[in-house]
Amino acid sequence: MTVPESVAESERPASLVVSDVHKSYGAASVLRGVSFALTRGHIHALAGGNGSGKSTLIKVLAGIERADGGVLTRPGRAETELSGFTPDHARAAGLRFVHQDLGLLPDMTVAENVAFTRGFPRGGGRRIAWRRLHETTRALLERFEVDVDPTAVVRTLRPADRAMVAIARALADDDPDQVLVLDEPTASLPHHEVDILLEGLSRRARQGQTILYVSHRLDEVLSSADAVTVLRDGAVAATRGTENLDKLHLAELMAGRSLGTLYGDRRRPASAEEPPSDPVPVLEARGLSAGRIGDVDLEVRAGEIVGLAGLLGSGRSTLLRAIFGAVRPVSGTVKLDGTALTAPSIRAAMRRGVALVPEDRLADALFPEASVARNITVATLARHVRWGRLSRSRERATATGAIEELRIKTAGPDQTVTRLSGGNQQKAVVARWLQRAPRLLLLDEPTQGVDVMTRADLYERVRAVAASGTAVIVASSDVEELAHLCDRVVVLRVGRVAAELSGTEISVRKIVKYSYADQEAS
Ligand SMILES: Nc1ncnc2c1ncn2[C@@H]1O[C@H](COP(=O)(O)OP(=O)(O)OP(=O)(O)O)[C@@H](O)[C@H]1O
Repeated sequence: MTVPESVAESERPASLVVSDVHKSYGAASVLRGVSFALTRGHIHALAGGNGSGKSTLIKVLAGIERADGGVLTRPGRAETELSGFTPDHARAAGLRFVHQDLGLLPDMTVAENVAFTRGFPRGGGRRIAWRRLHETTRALLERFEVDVDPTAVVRTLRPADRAMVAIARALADDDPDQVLVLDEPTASLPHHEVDILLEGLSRRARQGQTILYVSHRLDEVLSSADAVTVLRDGAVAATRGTENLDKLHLAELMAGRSLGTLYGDRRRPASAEEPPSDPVPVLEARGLSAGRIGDVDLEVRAGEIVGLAGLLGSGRSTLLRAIFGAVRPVSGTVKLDGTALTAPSIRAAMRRGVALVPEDRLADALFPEASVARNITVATLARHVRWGRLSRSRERATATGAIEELRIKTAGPDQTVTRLSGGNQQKAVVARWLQRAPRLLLLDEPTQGVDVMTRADLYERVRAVAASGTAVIVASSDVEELAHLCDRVVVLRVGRVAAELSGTEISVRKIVKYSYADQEAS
């Protein structure tokens, strides 16, 4: 086996070599001669901007998408042409995949989840041998140092443990030389859970496990991976060891240009010191209780960007949904521009100029059959009507502007939106509401899955919308994002306001501290 010199990042033996992968969809060339090598016992990250080809490459390696060309080589095994690669070939090559959704059945026990892929042990009369199943599952979990009871229901586990159960299950068979492929395993994990999972992965790697790991989180790539391959426009832009790489440099490799800073200009300079002077807040919530939130007071004025911070389960999304009328409050009032919403409902909120970009945008907000342009303009169609008819050229012009502003990677405004990569679909939905500049804009995790280079563009647009008089609330698990974007940050803990920081008080350290502990206790 020959390892191309440019792709070998270590003196250690290669565990897997991928050479010259090509893939096109019609005229669009999505993978253009991608080659890289994984080193045994190393964590190797795959990074790249939205639409750079990461998911397509992973799908090719899983045998789900057929490549047009390319070869996969593993020591001691037959070389395989990727153009004929199937899921069975991937399995025979020792590749084991854990996707972002983990593929676990949440209402089943850990042992049952393991048995669903490995088979249920049978005793006399073909009855399931539960005790044996629990014993083998316990042994498997111990081997992976996962401190979880086999009879625990998956839904009750902490997120990092759920991910480790999925990983243990993926690696449960006896193939001694597996390569674990993880597709954004930390995307939906809160901060502290990410650390636990990454520590688990590092432990596995020290024991000799080879890991390929796709991530948008550059901090994680730098802290846990040994090497990173950066894809740009379907080609390898660089493969580097991580020891001498910093976040900005990595982002610049992804962007292929100098970025200067990762977050754009910090908050609007004057706003931190001078709160907007409008006497009546756009939003005034008093004593709001709904679902997991209790007795929340929140005011947001025109032009303000207020962040909602807090751990998973702290009530951030519930609060946004309660303001939007999607969750009925059990008590409290919501006033918009000084007038109470008497019968809260989504319709009533929308009529008063409230817009919500939900967390699960792709399920809740995308029009999958429609074009990129229509997905961007659907909330502002009236603006594109001329002489009583929808002007397609106007619609296309608006969409083209948004595509350029947010660097949405698409063949053009007429492309079907589902042909875009996940991150670019998200940008299209966010662009829709930024076009509209509503009275009150509620953004739930606006940059999840969006690459680090486009974030600065998105922040700039949010700032511009706020500057035009919109009140903005941003719920985010990315505390750096909140610290850079917001005029004020409200930290929720177990459904209640634990702290409120404004202007120069806002810092990553404080947001994290108050997310965990009482303001008084600190
Ligand atoms: N079925 C398809 N038809 C046409 N183009 C497609 C299709 N599927 C993907 N593409 C294109 O392939 C390119 C790579 O997409 P891919 O999903 O691999 O990117 P990615 O790096 O995973 O992006 P993200 O970070 O946004 O998830 C994109 O430009 C996308 O538009």
